[in-house]
Amino acid sequence: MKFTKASPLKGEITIPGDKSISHRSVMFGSIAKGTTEISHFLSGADCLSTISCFQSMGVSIDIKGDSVIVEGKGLRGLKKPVDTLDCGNSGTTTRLISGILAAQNFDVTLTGDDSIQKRPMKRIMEPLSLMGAQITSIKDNGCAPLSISGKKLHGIHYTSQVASAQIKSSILLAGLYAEGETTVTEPYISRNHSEIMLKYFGADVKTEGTTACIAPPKELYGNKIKVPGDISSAAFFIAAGLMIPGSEILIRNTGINPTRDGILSVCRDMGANITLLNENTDSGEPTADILVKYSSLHGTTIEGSIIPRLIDELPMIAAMACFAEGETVIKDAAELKVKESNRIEVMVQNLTAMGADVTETEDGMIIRGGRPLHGVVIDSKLDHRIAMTFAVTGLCAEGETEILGADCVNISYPGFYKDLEKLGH
Ligand SMILES: O=C(O)C1=C[C@@H](OP(=O)(O)O)[C@@H](O)[C@H](O)C1
Ligand SMILES: C=C(OP(=O)(O)O)C(=O)O
Repeated sequence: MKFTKASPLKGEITIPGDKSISHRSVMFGSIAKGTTEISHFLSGADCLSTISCFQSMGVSIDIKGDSVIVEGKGLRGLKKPVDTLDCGNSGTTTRLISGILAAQNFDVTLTGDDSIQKRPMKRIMEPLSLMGAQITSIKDNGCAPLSISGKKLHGIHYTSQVASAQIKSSILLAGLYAEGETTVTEPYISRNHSEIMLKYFGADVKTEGTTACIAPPKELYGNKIKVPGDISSAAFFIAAGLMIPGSEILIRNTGINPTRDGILSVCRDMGANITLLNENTDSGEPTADILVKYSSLHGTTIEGSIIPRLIDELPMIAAMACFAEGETVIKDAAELKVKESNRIEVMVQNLTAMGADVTETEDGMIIRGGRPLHGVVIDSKLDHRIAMTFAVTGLCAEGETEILGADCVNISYPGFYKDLEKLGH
């Protein structure tokens, strides 16, 4: 896929459903009693991996376009799958499902693609084991494939070293089945979609500061879920609108949960003209239309508690910082190294190849903006966020930018290139 300098992007766009909320709607719907009707579901490859895992455990899940109907089996109704569960490219599927599987009355093996088999799983194996789970890394390298034998669990109070919604959710899901209360404290608050949806499905979840606590319910009860647009996908259009002179884009019905809206704060800190319209709430999740107008940007520092609120947007923010005046510093973002690719290394290498002034640091990068960028061939490393980041960056660079492995956008945003084209590129 090739990109050249774009004329202004103008118009309206509706972003596909939030990936985190789509995963959870299927998982929680599967272990709830009754029917869960999901609208604006994200039919990206990651969420389809979650669907296929639960279908393999006997759950009837019907997909019609972006509407999904899950016939829940109740907390104790999953069946032992015949084969190994395949989590594909999805860290969220692997880590969250492990919390549920740890408490079932069967054994199971789960794995995923080459990237998933390199991502750290000790971070969930350790707390789940403390709860009484039997979970091992088959190659003894702390990664998938994982073997899980369902056990009787007991609640713990776990203090996580990392602010990660996947760790927190995995433990809270195991906590649904554990004897006594389960509490997770993290250094900074991470996305709280599990807490919101579990409560919406009838669970007793309490949160205070960076601590979430769950007491085991008798059952969860299925409900209607309207999935908001994914702010992590909207990020590419927010950035494109700010970076391409003359652009004006209205991004409809996007999730703006305060644990996810770090990109809006950072853009505003950089001088962006962004307005929120039609603020609303869908299934307990705040939403808004986001109006973005081209703006002249300046550098900023991104560190500490805001990092988990924009973790998946950092590649796009780093590229955007190349078009801002002055220095942008990204710190406390070592988690980027253990995503689908090492996103610090990949961003620094590719931005440097395009002519940017970027320095890699241990837990982030320093970007000195203002240099013109030129197109190069970008290896996406099959990382969807990297492919989309450089598609947008290519629209602002001199010459041609070619993305290798461009189809990997299907993981989180199957219609991405078409949507970009619709706005005038
Ligand atoms: O819980 C979730 O849905 C997610 C949490 C984040 O991962 P970590 O919890 O590993 O930070 C994020 O990067 C991922 O895209 C989705
Ligand atoms: C890191 C991501 O997802 P996951 O951890 O679910 O693979 C992502 O979507 O950027």
